[in-house]
Amino acid sequence: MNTPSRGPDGRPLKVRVKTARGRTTSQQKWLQRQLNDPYVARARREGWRSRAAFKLIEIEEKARLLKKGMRIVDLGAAPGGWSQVAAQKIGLEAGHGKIVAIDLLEMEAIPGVVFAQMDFLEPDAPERLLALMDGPADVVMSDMAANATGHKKTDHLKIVALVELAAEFARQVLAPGGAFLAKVLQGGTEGALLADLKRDFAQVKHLKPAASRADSAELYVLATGYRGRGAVGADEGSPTDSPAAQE
Ligand SMILES: C[S@@+](CC[C@H](N)C(=O)[O-])C[C@H]1O[C@@H](n2cnc3c(N)ncnc32)[C@H](O)[C@@H]1O
Repeated sequence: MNTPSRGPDGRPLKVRVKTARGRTTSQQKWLQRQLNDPYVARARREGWRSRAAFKLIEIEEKARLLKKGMRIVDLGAAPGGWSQVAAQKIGLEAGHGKIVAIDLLEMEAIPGVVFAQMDFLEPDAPERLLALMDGPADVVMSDMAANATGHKKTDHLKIVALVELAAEFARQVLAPGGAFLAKVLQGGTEGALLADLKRDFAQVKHLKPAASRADSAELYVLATGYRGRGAVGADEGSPTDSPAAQE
């Protein structure tokens, strides 16, 4: 959509979308938010596929996670903002590192990124992903979000289920020293999941990047320094070969 984002005086335009009766539906509210969102405009200007790219950029500014040559799994990758950011950081176009990305939806190709359209909740998804990785990963990142039902408790449970599965997958594929980054909802990494992450990783913290809307319960959990419990591929290459292990 080609909507001017600034008025003649150069100030950002506020766009209001209303029904004929003057009411605003939730779809219209979403559209209104998109049109007024500076990150959406900036993503379009700078060539990022999604405003989500800025969340990873901001997390990266704080955490310095991604390094040249790393091997990365991107879960819930479409339309591809995070993969674009990661590809730049690890030097993928110059032949360094590896990114395997999956999503329920199709994703337009990103040079060098191995993409598979699949449901992470399918029983064979972790196995298929492990085959695509063909060796241990340095970072498993998940921006997966199940479609919101509007029912707070249900949405919360759905996202917790996705994070728990993603964390379990991370334990299988990460090289010692590796990191796990995942979207959760406020209060979403309590109890067993948080305890498990603390046991298996040297450091666990929560981050709320500025690009994550202040009115959303979205939050990211970042677990670094994987201790290597049951990591696959530990004998497929020395852990010290991995950029994550060279911190
Ligand atoms: C917020 S978007 C990801 C945005 C992406 N990180 C980017 O930078 O462009 C969340 C994605 O998770 C995907 N997703 C949700 N549940 C999934 C599942 N079970 N398996 C695979 N992908 C899933 C959705 O299809 C959606 O594309």
